[in-house]
Amino acid sequence: MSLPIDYADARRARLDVEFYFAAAHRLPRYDGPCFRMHGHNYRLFVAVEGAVDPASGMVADFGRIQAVVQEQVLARVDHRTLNDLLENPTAENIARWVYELLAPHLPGLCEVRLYEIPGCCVTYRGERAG
Ligand SMILES: Nc1nc2c(c(=O)[nH]1)N=C([C@H](O)[C@H](O)COP(=O)(O)OP(=O)(O)OP(=O)(O)O)CN2
Ligand SMILES: [Zn+2]
Repeated sequence: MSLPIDYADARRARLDVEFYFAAAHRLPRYDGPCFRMHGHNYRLFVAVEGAVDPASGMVADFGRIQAVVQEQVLARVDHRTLNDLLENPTAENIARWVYELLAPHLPGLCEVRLYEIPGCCVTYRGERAG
């Protein structure tokens, strides 16, 4: 027997959409090998949160999120040199830059998570320090 759910009693949910891009960078203020030009296969998660619309059953269309990230971010970074876009392209600074590019186009954007190497990621939520 199926459990009756009143979908008009809307709930919040969070969508996480995964992307990959390859890019080169160097860290101009780093005392170590990352000072030199090198590359990464970056793994990017974009999170959107909001109310589940009772009519569509969705917070947002996954396809719309994919299209916006492709247009606003991947088209700018994939197989590019990140130093042409950012003066100091650390994972932290790239994540913030991605968030700010997406925010005007993705209502409910709440988090950007960027893996630079397997096992090491930065999570950015637009919060101020201090
Ligand atoms: N907090 C941060 N730490 C580091 C960042 C960063 O953006 N934020 N970036 C780097 C470098 O970009 C570096 O390329 C990271 O790689 P590394 O630690 O050297 O790991 P690799 O897998 O590339 O190294 P191997 O030498 O192949 O093991 C460093 N830290
Ligand atoms: Zn690096």
